[in-house]
Amino acid sequence: MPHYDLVVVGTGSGNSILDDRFTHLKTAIVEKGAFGGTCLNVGCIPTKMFVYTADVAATPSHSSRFGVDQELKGVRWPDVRDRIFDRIDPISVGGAEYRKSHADNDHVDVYAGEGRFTGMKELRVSYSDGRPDDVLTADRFVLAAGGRAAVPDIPGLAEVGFHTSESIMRLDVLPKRMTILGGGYIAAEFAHVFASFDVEVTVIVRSGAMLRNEDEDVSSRFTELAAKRFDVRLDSMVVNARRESTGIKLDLEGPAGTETLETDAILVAIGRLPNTDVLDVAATGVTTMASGHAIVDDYQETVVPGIYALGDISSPYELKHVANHEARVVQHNLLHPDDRIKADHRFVPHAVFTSPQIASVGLTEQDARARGVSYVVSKQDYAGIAYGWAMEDTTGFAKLLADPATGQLLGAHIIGPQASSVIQPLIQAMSFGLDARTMARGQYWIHPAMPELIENALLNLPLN
Ligand SMILES: Cc1cc2nc3c(=O)[nH]c(=O)nc-3n(C[C@H](O)[C@H](O)[C@H](O)COP(=O)(O)OP(=O)(O)OC[C@H]3O[C@@H](n4cnc5c(N)ncnc54)[C@H](O)[C@@H]3O)c2cc1C
Ligand SMILES: NC(=O)c1ccc[n+]([C@@H]2O[C@H](COP(=O)([O-])OP(=O)(O)OC[C@H]3O[C@@H](n4cnc5c(N)ncnc54)[C@H](O)[C@@H]3O)[C@@H](O)[C@H]2O)c1
Repeated sequence: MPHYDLVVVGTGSGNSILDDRFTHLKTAIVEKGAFGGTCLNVGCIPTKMFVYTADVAATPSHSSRFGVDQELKGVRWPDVRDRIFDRIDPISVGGAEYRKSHADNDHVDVYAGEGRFTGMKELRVSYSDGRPDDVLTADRFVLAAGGRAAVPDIPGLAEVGFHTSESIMRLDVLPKRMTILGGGYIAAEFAHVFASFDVEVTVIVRSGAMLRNEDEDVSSRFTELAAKRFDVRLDSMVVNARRESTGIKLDLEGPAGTETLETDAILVAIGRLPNTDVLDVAATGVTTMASGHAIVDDYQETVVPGIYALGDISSPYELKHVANHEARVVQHNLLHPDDRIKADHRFVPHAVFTSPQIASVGLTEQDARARGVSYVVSKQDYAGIAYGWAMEDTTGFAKLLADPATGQLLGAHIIGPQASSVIQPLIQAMSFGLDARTMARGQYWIHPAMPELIENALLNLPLN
């Protein structure tokens, strides 16, 4: 039974830990799937490459308001798909090769199999090709095994077949009609992608709004805009699926009672489950929350000394920049056990790369109300700034919440063009404690650039 100083399970953000400061440690890395994890292979990176392509494809649909008449002649799906994966797949293969064969990694053994704990700090690795299992023990473990798509228990769904974000980007042909179950990030991003490629998209949302975790004004604006592009069914659940000669029939229970929809492909996007169960972390004493996420302390250490966890397996945020931040914390704490650092989750931003883009950091207005936090609020429309005129934007806005006593920003929410970039100075201000007035008037804002949206939103805050 090989014994290691360190075993890392998962090659997403976990893989980034092993740099040249770890050569003194006999290390193993265990990966059951494609090297590089979710973000590189089936997550952030390919989806954003599809979203950018979708933005290009959607341009003719709104160019005429600039006096420019364009027509979308067609989308060559195999070329769209292959441009993206011909770029990404070699990165994953190269990453695996580097760990397996490069002299930098002489101290690292790669186990290309599925790990499962069988006892305290004992991990069994099994292989799909029937090779005998390996059993590894180690002084320290890093659990970086991420999560997987949740699948609802709908009668007939498995029989008719469905996609998750793992498979939908590698379709052989574009379907004519696609039904997406869920109204969150993945639904919002893929609905934009496939609708831009001329697929008829239906979105089935269990609650009364899409992206309902966003600030209420952003969620309702997005839901209103989404309903103009997709067939959005709110307060609805699919209760049965079956295949017939003309397509897949889905029985839907919603405000109009029970009705039947027909579709050609289903994308399930109802959230993700952390892989603590598959990894059986309980067998090594690691505890989990009700959501299944591994419980860690401020140092990213689980209740078992020497077992750290990071990213989607332990973080309810389930975002790549959070997984990367936590990987840097774990890396430091493994190297400096007597001088450990804490993870910083104070101001975790996110963006939804749909159309229009959405970005957010800090408290939503409904959060602030529910927590009894005192706040003032301001809004600035894109339509009220010069660059918004240039873009003919009529629906986007920035919304800010601030502490009336100190002027410190409590939350920022943007829906509109380039929201994911426009929000960055607000994240910086919140992270470094810059108050709204100083931020607005203590620097130049390039005229007439998009960040004037932020300058005006800051100035609109009713602060003394
Ligand atoms: C469609 C999609 C789009 C996304 N877009 C964004 C985005 O735009 N921005 C953003 O910030 N985040 C995005 N995310 C979230 C982001 O991808 C994740 O938060 C991030 O990849 C998590 O990294 P991780 O290292 O924790 O896990 P992962 O990257 O999932 O890595 C875990 C690895 O562990 C392996 N593994 C699992 N179980 C075992 C086992 N038992 N044994 C061995 N190996 C195992 C898996 O195969 C995987 O390679 C997206 C996610 C999805 C699904
Ligand atoms: N741009 C990004 O950063 C990005 C993009 C994609 C995914 N992600 C990450 O991946 C995670 C997963 O994305 P997602 O869209 O699957 O999850 P999500 O949590 O964003 O949305 C899930 C949706 O499914 C609904 N739902 C939950 N259970 C359901 C059920 N049983 N039946 C019907 N509907 C149900 C929820 O109400 C919600 O609308 C996200 O939470 C996010 O952290 C991030």
